[in-house]
Order: sequence, then C-alpha cells, then structure tokens
Amino acid sequence: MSYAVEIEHLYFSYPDGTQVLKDLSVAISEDDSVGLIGPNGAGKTTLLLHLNGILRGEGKIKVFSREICDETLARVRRDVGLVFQDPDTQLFMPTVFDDVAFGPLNMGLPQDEIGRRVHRTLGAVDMEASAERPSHHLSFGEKKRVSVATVLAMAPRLLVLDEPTSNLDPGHRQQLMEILRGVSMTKLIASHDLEMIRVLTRQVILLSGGRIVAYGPTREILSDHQLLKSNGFFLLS
Ligand SMILES: Nc1ncnc2c1ncn2[C@@H]1O[C@H](COP(=O)(O)OP(=O)(O)OP(=O)(O)O)[C@@H](O)[C@H]1O
Repeated sequence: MSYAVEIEHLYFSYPDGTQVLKDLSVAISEDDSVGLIGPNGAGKTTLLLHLNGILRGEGKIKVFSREICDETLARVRRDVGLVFQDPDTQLFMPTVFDDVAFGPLNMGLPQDEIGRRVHRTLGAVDMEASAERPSHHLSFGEKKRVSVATVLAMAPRLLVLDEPTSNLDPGHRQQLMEILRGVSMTKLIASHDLEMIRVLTRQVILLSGGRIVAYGPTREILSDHQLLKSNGFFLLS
C-alpha cells in the first residue's frame, strides 16, 4: 500500500513547555479521505502543522515516502497544501487575485496557466467577482473561501484543512463540501463539524490529549456514541 503520511513516535512540546503530541504514530493511505476530530486543545492543529514542516517535533514523519527534513522541505510543501484555521494567516497579498496566484507563481507556472488556475479556483469557491478586491476587506467566511482557493490552485497531492467550514453560512458550507467531495487528492480534514466529516471522509482519527484514541471507518467511529461522549462530544440523542 502507498501512504500519503507516515508518522512514527512523534512528540512535540511548544517552547513554553506545553507538551501537546505524545508518542503519536499513524499512517494515512494515498487517496484516502480522513477526518481528524477531538476536543479543543487535543492537538489537531499542532499535528497538521507538522505535515508541511511548519512545526518540527521529535520522531519521524514521511509524506509520500519522503522524510521531512531540511533537504526535502521545499518538495514536501509542494505536495502538501495546508488551509489554515485562521484565513488571515494565509492571505497577505494586495488583492484576492494576487493571493491565489501567489502559490502557482512560486511554482514557476506560465502566466496563462496561473490565470486559468486563479479563475477556476475562485469560481469554485464563488469568489471570482471579488478577484480585484483587497483580501483584508473580505468577511471572515469570504476569506475562508479564498484561502481554500489559494491551496486548490497549487493542486497539492495532499490537501490538509483545519476547520474549513467554521464561520461559513449554510449555503457556502454546502458548496465547500461539494468542492471537497469533487477533488481527488488525499484529504485530511480537522473539524468539529461531524456532519461534514461524515459526508466527506472514509476514515476518522480521534485525537485526545495529544494521543490517538481511535482510528477507523468514519461510520463506525461516528456511531460509537460512548466513545464520542467520553471524548468531549455533546451528542443530541
Ligand atoms: N504557540 C503555542 N504555545 C504554547 N501552547 C500552545 C501554542 N499553540 C497551541 N498551544 C497549546 O497546545 C494545545 C493543543 O492546541 P491545538 O491548537 O493543536 O489544539 P486543537 O485540537 O487544534 O484545538 P481546537 O479544537 O481548539 O482548534 C492546547 O493546549 C494549546 O493551548
């Protein structure tokens, strides 16, 4: 089997000493679609930030069989597209168009291909009409949609999304789910939106206190109400 992600014995503490990831080992198959769930502070964002080397803990992480280290970082970052929880982290150019063009430009793509990718991905997230607006004038939900476009425009092999549906209105949440269902790369999606996880993923990793508590088929994990309740999920019966 080919793996998109292989993590062995990952430990990570922030500089202030907060230990977040504790002996975490996990593998994600290529072309799979995996949800990452867990209570606030479980370590979901911290784990995702390791996948393109923004954070570097102790242990071994391979992405598409390539171990993350200084020499492989540039290649890893081409393979892994990370949509941050906070879109302001992702958007820094003068206009929406420039923000989405930034990645493809850095990949050295020709100008006409960059233009095509920007229009296609902005169209997909329903933001094409805002292409010439400054990103910092957009609402939070609009920024969120543009930040998804910035990553889709680079056509990564692994799409990593941190809370992609937070602050989206129901229509745009549904639209984003359809976009994500339609893209074929490997996906890892951290979210508290269990309905979105149910629709979009085949496997779920449940993280709690920096450890993996369960990893299995989405329908099994999401129907194990005892497991979910004991890990901080409030479920309406
Ligand atoms: N820069 C930092 N310095 C110190 N501690 C941090 C830092 N960033 C996060 N933490 C701590 O690490 C732990 C894990 O945080 P993380 O954001 O990874 O959790 P999460 O599962 O993504 O949570 P949420 O569901 O709230 O987004 C928390 O206790 C958090 O307070």
